[in-house]
Amino acid sequence: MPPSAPFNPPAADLPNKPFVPEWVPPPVTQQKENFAELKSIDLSLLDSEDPVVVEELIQKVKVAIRDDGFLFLENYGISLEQLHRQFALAQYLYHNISEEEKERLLYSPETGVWSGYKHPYGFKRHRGVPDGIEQFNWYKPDWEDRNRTPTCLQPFMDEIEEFCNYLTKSVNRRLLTLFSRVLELPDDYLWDNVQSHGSPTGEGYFRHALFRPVEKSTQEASKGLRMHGHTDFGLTTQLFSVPISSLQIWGRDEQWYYVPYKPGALVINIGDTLEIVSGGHFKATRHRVFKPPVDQLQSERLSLVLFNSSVGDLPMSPATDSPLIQREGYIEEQGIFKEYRKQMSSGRPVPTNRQWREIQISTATDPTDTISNRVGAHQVVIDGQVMHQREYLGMKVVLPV
Ligand SMILES: O=C(O)CCC(=O)C(=O)O
Ligand SMILES: [Fe+2]
Repeated sequence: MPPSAPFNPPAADLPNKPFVPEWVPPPVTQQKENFAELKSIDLSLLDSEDPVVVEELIQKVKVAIRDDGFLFLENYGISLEQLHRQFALAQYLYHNISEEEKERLLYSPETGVWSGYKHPYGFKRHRGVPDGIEQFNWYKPDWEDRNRTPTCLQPFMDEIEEFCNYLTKSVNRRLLTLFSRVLELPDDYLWDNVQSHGSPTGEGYFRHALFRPVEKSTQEASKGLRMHGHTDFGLTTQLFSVPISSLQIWGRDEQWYYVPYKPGALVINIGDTLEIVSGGHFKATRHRVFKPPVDQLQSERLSLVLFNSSVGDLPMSPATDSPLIQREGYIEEQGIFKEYRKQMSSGRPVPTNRQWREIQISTATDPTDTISNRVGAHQVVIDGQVMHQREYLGMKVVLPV
């Protein structure tokens, strides 16, 4: 395989582009917290001429997705400086978007997509309890029609679009090559058959998120949660490691761990679709967003995320051609794959990838929702532990709070 070309973005200093102040990473926490020890994958090794190096890489990926369902990716082709420019653009958005545009571009999650602007008052179109989270999400129609993106970002959409193209068409494609090889399938199996195409983010979406500090009343109502424990519903999620510690993952020892800051690294989440495609060999990453350590409580947290979605019309199903699955069978000890199997054996229809993502977006609840977040409503006690339990299209999703 030829070495992959590094990211080569459009120029930032064109005459039509206003000055964008630099993004300065805030200081990391000095608190002693539980941090996850995650395996880091050097993606450039995939281009190695030495088959032994490549084989070791595949084995490392195999272990990481089995043990943590989560990995750091380094040397994937985007420099720290190029990445900081993208954070600067996100920062610029939240400093310059007007109130009129927040209203005009307001999202409608009840339609099953997050497209547009999310106000900092919960995950519904109408304003609820303040949650301090603002987002802007680009889906296919938002890439195609500049009127659907904030005016202040329009001069920079060439850079943002190329960044997303690189993340999906280069980084995610190489990542899916690694995953295809773990499944012992042809290199482009997941890219050709499962990944959606047709815009910089396919049927998925790119997000600029800003988490602002919250009032005491919000923190009390949500018990410090900023986003519920969840798994992403798609194929893979590409997040960037950020200095404000808030993202947590659920360890095999059933405890939450903060994801440490590794400058420039990409954090990869495995989504529900990929758990099902892999017959349960890959575990969807259980994660949440929690309040940061005390010395970062008053800091703003920017997060850039690209959600890769699978082809919407396909029913969720395992890649039965995989020699790994044929040899070792399914792994259904827990999680969405187990639910999928139950759904199949009961004869009920399994959701398509699109139905699966849209039902979760349209019915999302807030961590501040003290009516839903109670045992007897959306919570259950299992083996003495409070879990969040929802049912979507007949499939039960049980996750740590
Ligand atoms: O901002 C983050 O670090 C994670 C956000 C997240 O998990 C999500 O939006 O699905
Ligand atoms: Fe997530």
